[in-house]
Amino acid sequence: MSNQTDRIIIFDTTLRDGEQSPGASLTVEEKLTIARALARLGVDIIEAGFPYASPGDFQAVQKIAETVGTENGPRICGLARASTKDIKAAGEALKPAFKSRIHTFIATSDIHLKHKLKKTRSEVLDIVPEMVAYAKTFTDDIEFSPEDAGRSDPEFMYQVLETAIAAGATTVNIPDTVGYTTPSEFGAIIKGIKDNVPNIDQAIISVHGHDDLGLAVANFLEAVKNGARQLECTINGIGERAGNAALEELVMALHVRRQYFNPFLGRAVDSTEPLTNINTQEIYKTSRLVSNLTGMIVQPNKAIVGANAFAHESGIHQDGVLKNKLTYEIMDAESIGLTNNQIVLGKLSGRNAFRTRLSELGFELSDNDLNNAFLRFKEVADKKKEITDWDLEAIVNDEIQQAPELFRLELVQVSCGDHAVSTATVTLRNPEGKELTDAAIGTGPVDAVYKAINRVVNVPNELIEFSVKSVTAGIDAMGEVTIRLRHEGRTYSGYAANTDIITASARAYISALNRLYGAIQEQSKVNSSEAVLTPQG
Ligand SMILES: CC(=O)SCCNC(=O)CCNC(=O)[C@H](O)C(C)(C)COP(=O)(O)OP(=O)(O)OC[C@H]1O[C@@H](n2cnc3c(N)ncnc32)[C@H](O)[C@@H]1OP(=O)(O)O
Ligand SMILES: CC(C)C(=O)C(=O)O
Ligand SMILES: [Mg+2]
Repeated sequence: MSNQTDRIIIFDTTLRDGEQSPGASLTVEEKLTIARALARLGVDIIEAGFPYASPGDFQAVQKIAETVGTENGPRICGLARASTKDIKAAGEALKPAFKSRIHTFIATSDIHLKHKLKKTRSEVLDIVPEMVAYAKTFTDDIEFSPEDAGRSDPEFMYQVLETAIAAGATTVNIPDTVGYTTPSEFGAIIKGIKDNVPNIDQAIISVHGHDDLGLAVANFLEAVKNGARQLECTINGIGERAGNAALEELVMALHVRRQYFNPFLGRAVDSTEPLTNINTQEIYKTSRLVSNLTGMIVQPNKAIVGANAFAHESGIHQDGVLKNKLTYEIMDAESIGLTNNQIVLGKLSGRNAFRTRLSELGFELSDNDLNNAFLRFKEVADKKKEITDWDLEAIVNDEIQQAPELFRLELVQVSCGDHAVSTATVTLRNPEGKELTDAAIGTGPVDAVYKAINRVVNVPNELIEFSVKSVTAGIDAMGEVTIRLRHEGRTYSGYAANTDIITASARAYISALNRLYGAIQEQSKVNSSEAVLTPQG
């Protein structure tokens, strides 16, 4: 195999490294929804999880392998340490996939060897071929990563890579695990590998990097210039600590600047061939989906997918854009799937028009979800004159995100004002189907609602983030609420959208509490001990 592919391979790790973002934990169903969106986006490989890490991760990888890893779908990958039990779990979880990959890794930097693995270089050199060969008994497609490559002694890393390739690794991935290198250094590392690993032509060179110094995307682009042909990235750049290289930034840089990058791929400068298999028009909605499901809000000034990425505020810019968009725009908003926020549907629209518009927006809902979303749409349409694509997206994201529904909001009522004590009454249906009502006072209406809900649910938690955002402009705009809770060091997110922000706040809180409550139940099943919490009633 040559390490020159004619396109850059996009390896998406939103569901593995992305999920390592504090608080971004996803249910199996949510992972499946994201995996389907990634397949529509056209990623070549989905790293679906770390099957040995937990039964939930195993199940998610298995489900994605079965339902998304079909003949025409992407390759599905599972991560494993260089250990037989991890590799076996990955091999088993990936079995249903038409095309699978095991990604095994072990650190090569002296810092990691000495302080974390407590192993010598020669021990690592023995483990690598043994584990790659073992992984090969499950699938032909093996990726090997020398973790913390960015701080590893190059000579030792070359030896490790040569050994991995000789044992059957088909991709060697070079991680800048702690986001330490600069673009020219990272480019030189890739060049060094090409020049010094004798059998490197038998493997694809891949890169993986973190954004601790905000350099991950720049590092990857330099790596492409020096021979890297696979990029490991995540939607919205989510991931461990400061996150991973952002898929949308890499893809659009390669797309917009393809004439600059073409020669590095051995093409004519003026070739118009795309550099990746990504359907760029799916970028925006995939970004929104991942943000909503993980609770990781995209900053407004974020490149490509931020709310301001295509907005022009100042007069001179607006004047220029009105005269010719080329003055201040290097890409079309449409190229990432941002429609013109046109009015699409109203309260007299039927199910067929609703389904058709959702499918144009890229949503594939089950009949049940579609029916529920349609009812919500009608409710919103009664209150709001204009239903835009953004409203539809918020309604659908709200609908598909309420699972698992353990507690359900039946009623929320508040009384507040500048001369009143904020008071809230809530009625919830508990997991056993019983209706429970309670009331509380608070510093404001949302605080009162949350206190009343806490009195019913009775799960200790700390609210660490609460954000309200309007979906569109206008007094009748839908409000989106994203919240995060902390319980015993873990974070749980919740999202909801409604024309009434108090209702949205209550639903978002319950959605996060349901995640937290579900996790506690899972844990108590694992410990096979008595339920640790007793909800009221
Ligand atoms: C750079 C990255 O992103 S790596 C991927 C990170 N992802 C995760 O960690 C997923 C979530 N992790 C987990 O659920 C757990 O850590 C597990 C299930 C993987 C392991 O749990 P435990 O067995 O309890 O081990 P623990 O997490 O405490 O420590 C990790 C162990 O793996 C060892 N280890 C770390 N990396 C590797 C590797 N690549 N190959 C082999 N062993 C490794 C460590 O040295 C340590 O071993 P020790 O216990 O003998 O000191
Ligand atoms: C598992 C490896 C590739 C990783 O995530 C890292 O080094 O950052
Ligand atoms: Mg990583």
